[in-house]
Amino acid sequence: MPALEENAARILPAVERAIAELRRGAAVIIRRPDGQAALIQASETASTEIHNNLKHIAQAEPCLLLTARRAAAIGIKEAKPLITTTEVIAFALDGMSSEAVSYLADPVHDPLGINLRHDNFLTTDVPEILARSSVLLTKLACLLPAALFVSLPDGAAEDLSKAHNLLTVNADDITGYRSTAAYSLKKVASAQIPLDTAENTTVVAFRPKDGGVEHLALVIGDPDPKLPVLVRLHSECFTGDLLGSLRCDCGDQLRGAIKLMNENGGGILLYLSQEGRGIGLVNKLRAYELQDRGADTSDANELVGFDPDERIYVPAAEMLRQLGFDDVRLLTNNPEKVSALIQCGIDVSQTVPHHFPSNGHNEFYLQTKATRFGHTL
Ligand SMILES: Nc1nc2c(ncn2[C@@H]2O[C@H](COP(=O)(O)OP(=O)(O)OP(=O)(O)O)[C@@H](O)[C@H]2O)c(=O)[nH]1
Ligand SMILES: [Zn+2]
Repeated sequence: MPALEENAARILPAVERAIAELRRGAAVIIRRPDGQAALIQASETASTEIHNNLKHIAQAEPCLLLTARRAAAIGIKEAKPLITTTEVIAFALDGMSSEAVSYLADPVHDPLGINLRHDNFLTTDVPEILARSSVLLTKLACLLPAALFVSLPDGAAEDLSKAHNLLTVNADDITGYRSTAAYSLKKVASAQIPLDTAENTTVVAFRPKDGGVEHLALVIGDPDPKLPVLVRLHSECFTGDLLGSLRCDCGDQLRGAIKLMNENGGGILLYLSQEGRGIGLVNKLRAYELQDRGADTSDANELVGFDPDERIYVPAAEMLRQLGFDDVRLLTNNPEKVSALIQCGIDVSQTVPHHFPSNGHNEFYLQTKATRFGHTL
């Protein structure tokens, strides 16, 4: 079996099982090849009972891992973090109630009432890679990016796993999950779907062989692979694409791209499973709540604890290659998409702007994309 397939066969199921465990509120063991290990739980699904259970299993008080963005959002950026990474900060819980702990991670509640002292910062070591991969796993699970975390003594992981039937996952597998999933995408189904604005459309579904999220390619007309093809990378937006939400411009951009491709010799629209710029629908709804309180779309992501944009375009490049297209005219206002595709080895011979007039609700959102994300106007 080639190395990539062998890796994918190990990494994808292992990480997906861990994602499912976190989503159902279970604890998971994360380990490194050098034997370092920790017991973690997603803070979003942790109740008092679960928190106590974690303490009982590990025989130690867990700490809370937050992204540095979330820590800054709750006003603790001036304190010196123990972990010297810009991404994840660990806090001792100091006997805090689990309700208070969950408020620290949850942007919709006001954490200001919680007395967070500077000595809440940990004074013992938290292995950095374990901490980072713990938070990454909560992100992959589309939960709030925060975890309860307790380091395990050398050699304890295996016994604990057996005694409490806990899943163990490698930290490096979590780190490699997204690119492994992208490189192992395969065409799994294809069907003609006549659309009202493009009758000659084929929808091709891609999925990693060993599990993982599906992405779609809409092949509109019969584009010639020998010529630069008109391509749109469209990230999923349930609210805009399906419900016709006026908060964003996604619905217009989706339907507009299909129509344009149909009228201009065909094209390929990749419908990418990265809802909410990669934070998931539930977290996007949380970000909307913060936007209703005054934050812009970039700051709102950070208040939830994410980067303003968490998307990757490796799956898009892989799908284009498999469809036989490596030279594109990219329909976008977003320079990040252009550079990301080029980095993945796709030629972008032209950038075609894709603007729609504001609809009376999305003016500030469109402005923010220009001022904060560098979108062309
Ligand atoms: N987190 C978050 N995501 C949003 C918000 N509004 C829209 N989105 C998501 O943003 C993504 C839409 O981005 P795209 O239209 O693909 O790309 P873009 O970055 O706007 O660039 P263009 O190619 O110029 O359209 C979708 O995944 C939407 O769900 C928001 O306020 N918060
Ligand atoms: Zn949208």
